[in-house]
Amino acid sequence: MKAHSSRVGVFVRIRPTAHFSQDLIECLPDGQTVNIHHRKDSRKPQDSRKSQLSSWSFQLAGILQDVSQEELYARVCRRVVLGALDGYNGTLMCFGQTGAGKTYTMTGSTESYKQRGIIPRALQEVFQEMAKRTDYAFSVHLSYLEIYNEILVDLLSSLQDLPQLSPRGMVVVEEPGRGVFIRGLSLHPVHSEEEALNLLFEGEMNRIIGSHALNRNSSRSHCIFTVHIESRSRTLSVAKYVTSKLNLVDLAGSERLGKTGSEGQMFKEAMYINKSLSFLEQAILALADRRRDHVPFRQSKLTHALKDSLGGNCNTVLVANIYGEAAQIEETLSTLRFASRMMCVRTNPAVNEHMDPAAQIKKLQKDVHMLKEELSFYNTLVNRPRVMYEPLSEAQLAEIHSQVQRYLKGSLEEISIISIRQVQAVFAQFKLAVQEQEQKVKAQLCQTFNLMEKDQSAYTAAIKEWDTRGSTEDVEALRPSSTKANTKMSKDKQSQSKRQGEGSPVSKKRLESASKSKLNFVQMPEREQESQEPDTESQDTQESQPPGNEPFNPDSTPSKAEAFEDFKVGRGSKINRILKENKAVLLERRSLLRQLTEEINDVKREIDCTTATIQQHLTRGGQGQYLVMEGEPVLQEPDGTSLMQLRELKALYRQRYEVLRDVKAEVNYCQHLVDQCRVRLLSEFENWYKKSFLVPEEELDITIDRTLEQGEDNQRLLPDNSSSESFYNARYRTLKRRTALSFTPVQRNSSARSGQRRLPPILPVS
Ligand SMILES: Nc1ncnc2c1ncn2[C@@H]1O[C@H](COP(=O)(O)OP(=O)(O)OP(=O)(O)O)[C@@H](O)[C@H]1O
Repeated sequence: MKAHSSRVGVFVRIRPTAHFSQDLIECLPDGQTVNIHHRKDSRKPQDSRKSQLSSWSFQLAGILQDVSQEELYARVCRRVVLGALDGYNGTLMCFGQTGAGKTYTMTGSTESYKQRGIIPRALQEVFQEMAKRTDYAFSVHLSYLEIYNEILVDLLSSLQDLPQLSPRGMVVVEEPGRGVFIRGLSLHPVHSEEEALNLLFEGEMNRIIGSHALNRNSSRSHCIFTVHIESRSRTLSVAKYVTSKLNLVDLAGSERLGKTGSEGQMFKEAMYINKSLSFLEQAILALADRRRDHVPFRQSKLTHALKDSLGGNCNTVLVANIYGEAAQIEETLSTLRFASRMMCVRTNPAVNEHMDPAAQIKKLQKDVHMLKEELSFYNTLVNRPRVMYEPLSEAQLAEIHSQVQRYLKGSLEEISIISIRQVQAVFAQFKLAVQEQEQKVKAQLCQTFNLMEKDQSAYTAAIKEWDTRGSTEDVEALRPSSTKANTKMSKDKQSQSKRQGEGSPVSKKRLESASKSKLNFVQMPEREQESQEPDTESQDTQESQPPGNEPFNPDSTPSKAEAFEDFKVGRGSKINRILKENKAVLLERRSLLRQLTEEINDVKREIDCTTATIQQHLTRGGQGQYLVMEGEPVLQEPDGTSLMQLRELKALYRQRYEVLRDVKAEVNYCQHLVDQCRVRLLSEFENWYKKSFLVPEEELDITIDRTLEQGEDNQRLLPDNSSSESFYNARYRTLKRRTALSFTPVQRNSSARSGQRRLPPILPVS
């Protein structure tokens, strides 16, 4: 319940006297202010210089002068007592000088009903009010604690049948949810005002007897009479209930040691009282100061026992009892100072609400039962009698399992759903089935690929491919070409021709897919064009190649040359075919280039010849002269025929030269494509070989060189050193750059590597 902030209610009660000092104690008509006028050294009136009059004004909740016990209860206590019945903790406390009327106020006369004090009136009120509140069941327990010289005394222990605890056996403790309480202090259930009063008086009696027996003054102790109330609603079937504690505290007298002149036992008592009241005051000061986090409650038994009764969630009221006589003015002043400090303490009263777990369970069970009945009624109305709401039995779960299995196999068309529980169980069965299937496939894959823990990537790739295919039956088809290649290669040693014709199953697949795909004649296919980026290329390669890996075994590993041959007809057939096609085009272009070059050179020779003839004719200067050329007399025409011929020849030369230049550019480009295809073929072969046979690096270098030596057309594509990887990288980068430069002529000595005929040099035109 929401707490609301309030102040501690502080009232001053002036003990009736025939010698009330009106000069010193001035009660203002507002009923809340009392002014004290005090001559500091009033005991020495002869010293007029020292006897200065000082005044203090105290603003309190109420000044109670000449008020009856009844009025005091009504004005001060009723609200707190009724609050306790609503679940608020309450504390009513009397503080003041010895004999100022604390016990009179708190307990009153035990002989006169009219003079009875707060406690009997509170008990009466509690039981009367309980009788009125018929909707609630109350239970009331009482305890009566005395604190004497820091010793806890149970004033009602005599009523217990249990073995009496020693005073030192009681201890102030705090527990979460229960707050502060005295462990060992007896709690007595009471069902009527009378029973309660019996206990009060019993306690009073014990207090007096105890003080006699122990030779101590009964007024030299603090007493805390506590009414414990618990209230539960009779009408509302809720598990909530409220509890409260009503503490009625009669504090020991608060006079100064020096004033009483006490000695011995009395001195000791006074010392304890002063100490505990001083700690009480410190606690009050700390409570009043909102900036302070720590309140020193544990300094004394009194403050510790009153920890949750002074501030906190409690309705707290203090009655400060004072004398009205001038002789007690200093003690009165001291009491009022304490009272005004107490006025500063703020509290946040809140109902102590609890949940009864047993009642809560009962309530929930009842709710469930009712809801089931409601559902059953509803199902009857909508003609659904088979619905069940209980947890599924073993037999029912087995039936669901069977249904799901039949559904997955296809022998059951649908699973009829009749309850949420059943839906959950069906889903659980599906989940189980998927997990089982996964395990099965995993085991199958492990068996197929001989996977080891360290080779997670191969497994992931296998799973990926399996997912793509979506069927466990395809697992066999996923067998790596390496595995099959191994098998096949061993077979190939017996049947070479068969290998050439058929290839491995995977190779066949690849060939089929390659034949289906659109091939560009001279240009690299789109993928190859893009494959200038090595990553794209390798990704593509990985996607299309089988994922299986086998641990490297030199004995079972085919030679690089064998593997390369197999690769060209299988896995690398596509790129190999493109390479071949590009090479054919290159040869054709080279041939054309050669032809053109020869043509041009012929034209050049003709030009030279014609030029020479014209020059001779011009030198002799005659007309119709004959020149002997190649043994034949040739008439030299003096007209412009030779000049015309020369002009035509030169034009032809230029025209053929233009064509030749274009063809040469084409040859260069074709050469570039052929190189690219070669690098690609070898690069893919290396990847495939590495993945298929897990060849160690050093082994790979040797095998690569060997393979390349035995490569296609016995061409030496790579230099004879072992740094093939570096070479491939450099070559690849160069190709990229060359592609970017497009038709730019490249100076290369291709004949040294390709074995092609050297192109004839083109003769310059003068
Ligand atoms: N308001 C009052 N009306 C009538 N009598 C009173 C009143 N206040 C106190 N008395 C009387 O004064 C006497 C001392 O009062 P009381 O014992 O209550 O003082 P006290 O403060 O409890 O002292 P102590 O600290 O010694 O217990 C008692 O005889 C009591 O009847």
